[in-house]
Amino acid sequence: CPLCSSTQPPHSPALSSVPRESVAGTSGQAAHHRGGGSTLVGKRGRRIREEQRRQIGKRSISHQQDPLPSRTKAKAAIAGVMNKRPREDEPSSSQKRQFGAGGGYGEQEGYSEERISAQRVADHYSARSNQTLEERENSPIIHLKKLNNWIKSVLVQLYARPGDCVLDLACGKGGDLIKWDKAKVGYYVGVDIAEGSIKDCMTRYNGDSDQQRRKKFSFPARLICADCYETRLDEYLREDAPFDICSCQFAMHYSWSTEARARQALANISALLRPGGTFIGTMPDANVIIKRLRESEGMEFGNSVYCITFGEEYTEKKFPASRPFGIKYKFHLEDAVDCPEWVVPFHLFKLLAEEYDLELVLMKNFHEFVHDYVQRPEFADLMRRLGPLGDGRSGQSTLSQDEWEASYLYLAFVLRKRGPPPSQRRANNPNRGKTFLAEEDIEFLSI
Ligand SMILES: C[S@@+](CC[C@H](N)C(=O)[O-])C[C@H]1O[C@@H](n2cnc3c(N)ncnc32)[C@H](O)[C@@H]1O
Repeated sequence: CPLCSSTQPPHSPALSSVPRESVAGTSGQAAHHRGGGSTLVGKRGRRIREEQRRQIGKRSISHQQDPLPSRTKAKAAIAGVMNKRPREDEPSSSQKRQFGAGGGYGEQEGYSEERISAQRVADHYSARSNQTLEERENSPIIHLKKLNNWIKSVLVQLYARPGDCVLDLACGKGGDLIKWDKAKVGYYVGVDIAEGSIKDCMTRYNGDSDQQRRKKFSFPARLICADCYETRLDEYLREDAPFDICSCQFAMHYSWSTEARARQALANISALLRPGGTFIGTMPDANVIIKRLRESEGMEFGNSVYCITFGEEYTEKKFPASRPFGIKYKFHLEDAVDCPEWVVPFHLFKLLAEEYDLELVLMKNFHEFVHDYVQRPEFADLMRRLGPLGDGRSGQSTLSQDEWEASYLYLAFVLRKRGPPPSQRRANNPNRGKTFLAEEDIEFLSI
């Protein structure tokens, strides 16, 4: 993942210190926006992709079902705003100006603005090639990437159990495969919208990526290229379900462009998790983002490693509770991200999740998360080995103030699927997944 460094942790002897102060304001100059590279952009790109999918047509299915559940509980609590069917095709003209026409997607007729944005996100991530070890170590946000990895590792260690079936939504390049392996999970299904990333994930799983040179993973796997927030994964993965744990790291916010997408995401997760199963994730902290926006003079804020820009439709910096979806901003993180993202008001995420029988267990901003879990000896030791805070030796580089501020933009959450866990674990199906994946094994789901 561009936000995380997924190398094997080097061993480092001592933990220097955990920054404790919360961020009092932004510092430094806003970073320059890099032009995000993209592959297969526009009509020609779409034709090529569609052709590729036709060739693998046997494995493709098409889904257009209504993601809204029949149940309506908790809807009143969400002040009625989530009762309405979402508007699929009504982007504001200023949104179009900022992210559509300028990005070269405005001419894709017949595609909703949300679909175009999702493709733009996919193209952005697909275009990011795997970095070499040296490139990664030279990244201006290397310590932030390592901190992100530590946070994900803690979540996996806290909630995964040996033998678990894992559903990794928006798995990216498979940056968490090693974490799942260390947790001794029994089966892994990774899904991502970005074809380039899922292929890199396959390479990493097979153990042939040059930076990896490690033993093969002990669990069988299956990889799927699909939009997790549009596709009925519950139907497609019916035979693999139920999963014990679902993970969606640094990606849930890409579902929040419309209510329908947010609901489809949660419907998939809920339907695929077993009762008592766990959903772990990380995503931007809307409270921090909106606070920072209001503190800034213009529509942009950031520091030397990140920059967030809101469009002119939000000049008043007001975000009515009646429109909690589709609040788009442009996120630039040096050497990592350059694409549209969506604000996820966490209290609404929690309420919507409850409609899908997913109950909140934990939510912590990354600063609080680090502060709380680094107190535990096993995680302090992991922090030393992963090295985000340096190794305690003087002269060693460590997380910069700007990286620490950028980490304040995120939160970690844990939800649990309601219901008593089954008394017995389901027997492992030896036919599930493969222990070596060829490109033909990657499954493509069209919408
Ligand atoms: C910041 S990366 C995180 C990757 C991975 N979860 C990790 O932590 O290493 C965000 C990922 O979300 C994926 N993504 C974004 N929108 C998606 C969607 N609608 N369906 C599936 N994957 C999506 C991107 O392709 C990208 O791989």
